[in-house]
Order: sequence, then C-alpha cells, then structure tokens
Amino acid sequence: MACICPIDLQFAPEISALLQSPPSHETQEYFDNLIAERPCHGVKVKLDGELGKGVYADAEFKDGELVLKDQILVGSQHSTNKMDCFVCGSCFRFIGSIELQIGRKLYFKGLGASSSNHCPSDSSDEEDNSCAIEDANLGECSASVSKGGIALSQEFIESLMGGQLLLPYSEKFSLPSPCPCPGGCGEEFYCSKSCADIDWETCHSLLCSSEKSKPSCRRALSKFVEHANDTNDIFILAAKVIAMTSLRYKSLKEAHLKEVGSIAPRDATVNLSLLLEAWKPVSLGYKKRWWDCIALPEDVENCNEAVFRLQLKELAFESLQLLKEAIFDEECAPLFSLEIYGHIVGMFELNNLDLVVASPVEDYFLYVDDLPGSPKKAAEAVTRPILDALDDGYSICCEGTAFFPLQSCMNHSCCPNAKAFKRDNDRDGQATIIALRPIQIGEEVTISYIDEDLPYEERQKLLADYGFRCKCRKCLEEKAN
Ligand SMILES: C[S@@+](CC[C@H](N)C(=O)[O-])C[C@H]1O[C@@H](n2cnc3c(N)ncnc32)[C@H](O)[C@@H]1O
Repeated sequence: MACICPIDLQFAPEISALLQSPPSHETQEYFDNLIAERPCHGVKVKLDGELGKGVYADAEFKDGELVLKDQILVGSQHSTNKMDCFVCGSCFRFIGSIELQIGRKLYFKGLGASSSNHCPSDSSDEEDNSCAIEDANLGECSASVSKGGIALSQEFIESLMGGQLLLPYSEKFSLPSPCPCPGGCGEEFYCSKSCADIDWETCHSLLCSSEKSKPSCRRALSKFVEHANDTNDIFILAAKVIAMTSLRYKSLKEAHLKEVGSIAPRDATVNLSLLLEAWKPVSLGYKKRWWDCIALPEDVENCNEAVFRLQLKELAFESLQLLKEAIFDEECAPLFSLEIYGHIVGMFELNNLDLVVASPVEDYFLYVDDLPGSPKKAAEAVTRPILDALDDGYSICCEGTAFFPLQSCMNHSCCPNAKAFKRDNDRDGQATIIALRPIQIGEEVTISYIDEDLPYEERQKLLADYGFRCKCRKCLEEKAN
C-alpha cells in the first residue's frame, strides 16, 4: 500500500509549525499554570535540563509523601477491560453499584466475553457452593456462568444488574449512579453530569456514535474503533486528541470572532495561530514518529527493519483514513495528516502511563472475608457462590492507558527518587507520584519507566521502547565498570 496522504503535501508549512516546540517562555508559563491548577505545588517543570524538560522539587518531600497528582489530558480504558469494570468515561471512577459491577462481570463471563475466564479448579468446592446458593434461595444452577466455578442462573445475574437483588453490606461500598452520554450513544457513562459534560465538550461530541450523527460517519467511526481494537488501541487516544484539538479550535475561533467581529475567509495566519493555540497541550509532549521511534521487536531481524517500520506506517495510514471518514474538518485539515497522526501515536508510546484504578468489588469481598464469625457466615452464604463463579476475576482493576501533561515531563532513572503509586483513597484515573526517599529542594524528581532491578543490558533493551539509552548515574557507573 502506498501511504500517500495529500494533506501532508498540501499543508507542509502548517504541519511543520505544529511540530515545532512553542517558545520557551510560553512553555514555562503553560507548565506553571498547570501546576498552579493542581492540588500540589511542590514541583516545577524546568526546560533546560541535560535531558530536556524535567520535573524538579520546589519543596522538600519526605519518604512516602505525595509529590504530584496529575490529571489526564487524554486516556482510555482497554476495550477488553470494559467487560470487567464499569467506570466513568472521563475520570475512570467505578460507577453503578457493587451488584451492577458483579452482575456485568458474570453476564459477560456467561457470554465468554470477559478477559477473566478461568476453568474451575476444584469440583468439590462446586458442590458446597451450589448448596450455599440454594440455602440463600438465590436461583437455580443453570448454565449461565459455568467456566469460572459454579453456575448462577440468568435470573440471578439479571436481578443483580437490575438492582432487585442487594448483596449484604454492599451499601458500605456505594458508587456514583451512572450518568449516560448526553448524546445518547449508550456506550459511554459517567460518574456525574459534570464529567459527562466535560467529556462531551472535550472530545466525545465528535466521537459519539449516537443516532443523531450522520449514518456514514457512524459507520466509519465504528470501523475505526474496530480497527483500533484489532491493531493498536492507542489509535483511539489519537482520535481523542484530534477531536479535542478541533473542538478547542472551534471555541477559540468563536471567542476570537466575538472580539474582532469577523475573520477574512482566507486569513490563514489567524486560523493557523488559533490552531496552534488549540494544539498547545499536545505540542508540549515529547514526541517522535511512531513507526520510527519504537524499538525493533526481538522476533524481527535487523534486515527486515525497513519492512517492519513500513508496516507500522501502513497501519497508521489505514487508521487515519477511517478517522478522516468519520470526523474530518476542513478547517483543521493539518491535524489529519499522516505526519501529525504518526507523531501523536509516537507521543503516547514514549510517554504514556498505565491507567489503573483499584476495584471496589475486591474491597467488598475482602470486607466480607474480614467480618466476625456469624455475620461472616450469613454473608458468605450469599457471596461465596458469586466469588467462586467470578474466580480470580473478582479483583480485576480498571486498566487503560493515559497521557499526563506533568508526569510525562518526568525523566527516567534506574535509581529513582519517586514512583507512580495509587494509595487506598486514590479512586480515579489521576496519576499519583509518591517520594521513594527524602527529596531535597532543587533535586530532579525521577521515576523508573521499567523494572530498575534488572541487569544493565536488560534495562537498556526495555528503555529502547522509550527511544533512548539511559544516562542515569547508575547506568553511567555500570557502563564504566
Ligand atoms: C517522557 S519524556 C521525559 C521528558 C523529556 N525529557 C522532555 O524533554 O520532554 C522521555 C524522554 O526523555 C529522555 N530521557 C528521559 N530519561 C532519560 C534518561 N535516564 N536517559 C536518557 N534520556 C532520558 C528520552 O529522550 C526519553 O525519550
């Protein structure tokens, strides 16, 4: 396939402007404002470190103290994880109820769709548990959920999902009621109207597959999502970035028009400066072209490197064509160039943090397990069969990938002084960075992108995926020896 994208030729100067870093005073101002908006102010982004941008301590931190909490710029839950965890499409908090979370898991498991299907390991347990469920009078043992242990009836699963059946002590783990997508697509749900509105205004209004959108766009969008799920789900994040930038452009243009009255239709300078402003949050992320920056997998020989990289480029090209059919906007045409698309995907590959939110379903079962004698026995008569049917699926976290504007400025060290770590009360998708030892004012805050306890060469191999060989103190010392 020839990856010829006419937009790349037609808008070459605009594309190169989009890929240039903004002037340093603008960049500094942007990060200072971001830090001022966040709940922790003890850090500063410096632009001129040995490794480019970096995050530095502006206050002292004790071992275990929170250094930074960063909000997602764009993030998404892995498609396979959606069957196990019902979360807000904007902040990734769990929503609904413990019963709904469990009912959905069992329902999808029954369809063979969950990512957590396991075979029963102990048949004697099955007998015990079917008694328990009969004791609790919760349903007949039909074949609705059979792979993970004992079977629970379809009616039982439906009454969990429908809220007719309440599990003991579940009120102690109450979750926000699901708020549907304002466009009515029935695919995205949120923890609040404000999260729904934020996502709608940020990007979902362009990516919503509701009946209200044009059927041709809807079909293209669904093909785009299917292609991303089959190939690389980072394409879904790239679509969110393009939608977000187009919508920011529109609102900046509206504000500009209110101020100046009108823009001459061909005033490309104003349009470009508005597009650059809309793109600023993305322009500041460290980026390279996706097909150039990722490390050659071990099973691809060096002599096949060019073919491998061309295949990645073709994949990005296919994905971009589908996205263009769905949401192309003439005024933001440079965003739909292959060069920009490749750089957005590359930015995610080089910077993204795993998105992880612990499951309240696991907390619920641990709570029941910790109850004293007879309350535990009574509760377990109901919960034990469910736990067995879920197998180890009961503890699955919300998992995805996200780009965080401040955290992504943190450089790597194989002897880091901080790490990304979720504490018990961190129940949404924000990134939390915790000090691993005391950090002095002025010290650079570093995290490890990989397992830093691995031997030197293995660390370098893994860091090649992030496009560099490590220059931290530990690596420089080990290399010298
Ligand atoms: C997530 S970004 C970190 C911020 C980056 N310094 C910037 O200017 O935006 C990761 C990139 O920073 C550089 N980097 C981070 N840690 C490094 C290290 N220990 N040794 C060498 N380069 C590093 C590499 O270029 C890497 O691809």
